[in-house]
Amino acid sequence: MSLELAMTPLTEFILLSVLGSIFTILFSSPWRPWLMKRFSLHSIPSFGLFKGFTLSSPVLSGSTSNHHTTDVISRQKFDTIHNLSDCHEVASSFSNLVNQDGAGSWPPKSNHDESTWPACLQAYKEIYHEMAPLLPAENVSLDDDTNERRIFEFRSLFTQLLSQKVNLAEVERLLQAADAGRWDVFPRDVYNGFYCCVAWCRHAYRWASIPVVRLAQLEKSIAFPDELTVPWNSMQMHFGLDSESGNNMSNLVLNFSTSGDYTLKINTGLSTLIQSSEEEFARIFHEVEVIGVPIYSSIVESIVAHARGDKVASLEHVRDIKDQLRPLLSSYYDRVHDAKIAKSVWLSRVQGFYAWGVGHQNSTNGEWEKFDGLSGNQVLLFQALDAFLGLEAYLPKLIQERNVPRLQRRFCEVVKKHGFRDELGDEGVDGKIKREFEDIVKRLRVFRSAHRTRAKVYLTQPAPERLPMTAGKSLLKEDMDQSLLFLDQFMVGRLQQTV
Ligand code: HEM
Repeated sequence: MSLELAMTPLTEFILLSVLGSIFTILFSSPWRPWLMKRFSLHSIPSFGLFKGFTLSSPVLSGSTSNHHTTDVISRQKFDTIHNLSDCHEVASSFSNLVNQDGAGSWPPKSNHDESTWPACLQAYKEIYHEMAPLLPAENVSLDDDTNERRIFEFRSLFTQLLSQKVNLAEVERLLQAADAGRWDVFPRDVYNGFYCCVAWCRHAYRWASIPVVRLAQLEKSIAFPDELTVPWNSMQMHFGLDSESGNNMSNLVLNFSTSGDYTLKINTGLSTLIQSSEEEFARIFHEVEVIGVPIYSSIVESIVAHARGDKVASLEHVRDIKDQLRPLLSSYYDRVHDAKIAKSVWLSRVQGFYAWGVGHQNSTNGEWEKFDGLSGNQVLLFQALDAFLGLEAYLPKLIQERNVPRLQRRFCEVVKKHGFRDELGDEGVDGKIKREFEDIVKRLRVFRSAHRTRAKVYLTQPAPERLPMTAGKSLLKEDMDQSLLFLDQFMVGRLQQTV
């Protein structure tokens, strides 16, 4: 019989009391800092004793619905960083990111409960509910005329609903209030939820049919209804971005409610296999940011400790980053395989929605600007780690400015500026820190080579309805073999730079 079953209420009460006393004594002893650190990194075996209590351990797999468990650890980390804000710009930069874009939390709080939204924004959510079931096609057609009709009908209905239901003047007033810092009338968590909702609407309008079809891929530009352009431009300006397309933040990270639920969907009404593949994929991007909090915090703390000349503390923090990298990368390793994200559905049913591939003529220089969609290369965690290791950014500046929010870019710049890896000697504590850095590099290299192999498997699945395309690099070469060679250059190149 398991320990959990054998536990009577009385023994449970006694054990909890004894454990509670031990914890209280230990936590009020000089061991407190050590304990806080240990228990924030490893889950405590509960034997069913802590049902209903909050443990401060990161979510390692499964759903982030038990994300409340991370709140305690995150709160402690945010407080630590916030307290360091006055003494180091790397701390103030992370604090700003959390307080502003994150609405006081990380991953950012995203309020998807439209009943709490200002009335004029609720119309967008209503439209989402009407349009979402019409987006996926159970049986995709290879016939251009059929697809053209389908796309036309979807966009016409979308446009009609937007003009009937949205009071754009009111929406604009609200956005202006936010620009003026009136977060009391437009709370930041609602702003984030709304940003995600508009991003979903734009991607749905752009493709009008999932699976994405050849005809839509060949479009060069699209005239979006004002109701989807005006708020988008305003919010993009707020986040310091200038792409027509959504990004990793708007479409993936913010697509999880404050209770960890995956919210706006691509494949409403289709099979469980399709829907769960879609959700598992999206969940990685949210979870990486959940588990990333202790890593960001250790990056900041190690830099601050180094600046103070406290090498031993710096070593501890760099070691923590290495240790935390394993559960974080598990979020990827445990999901990016056929059992969780079905190869047979990902390319056609999931990836296409996140692509973009249309643009406009730049009014200043007259050149044609085409925007790409989402890619894992926009994930903050990898950019921050690269910066900490002293590697050049993977994404060129122009692409960052399109897809990586300003405060995230700023954090990475400051991490790079104060990174100290190249100042380390070979001996003593310096040598130990150096070896921890090397271990971080090794783990990243393993991730990058695994990613190269796994990405290829997913990208080579048959999708006769479309041309070769990735979400992050838009239309590729004529055939898949050439396209893969092209993509492989990025992946191999990054692997070689990861030293
Ligand atoms: C099956 C799903 C995926 C496929 C097919 C895929 C494919 C690719 C491709 C082709 C590239 C290189 C081109 C580019 O920069 O866009 C890339 C880059 C990248 N991807 Fe993915 N990706 C997938 C999922 C993910 C996930 C879940 C993550 C992490 C959360 C991720 C993280 C990255 C990163 C960080 C880069 C930049 C290069 C690097 O740092 O090594 N990808 N991906």
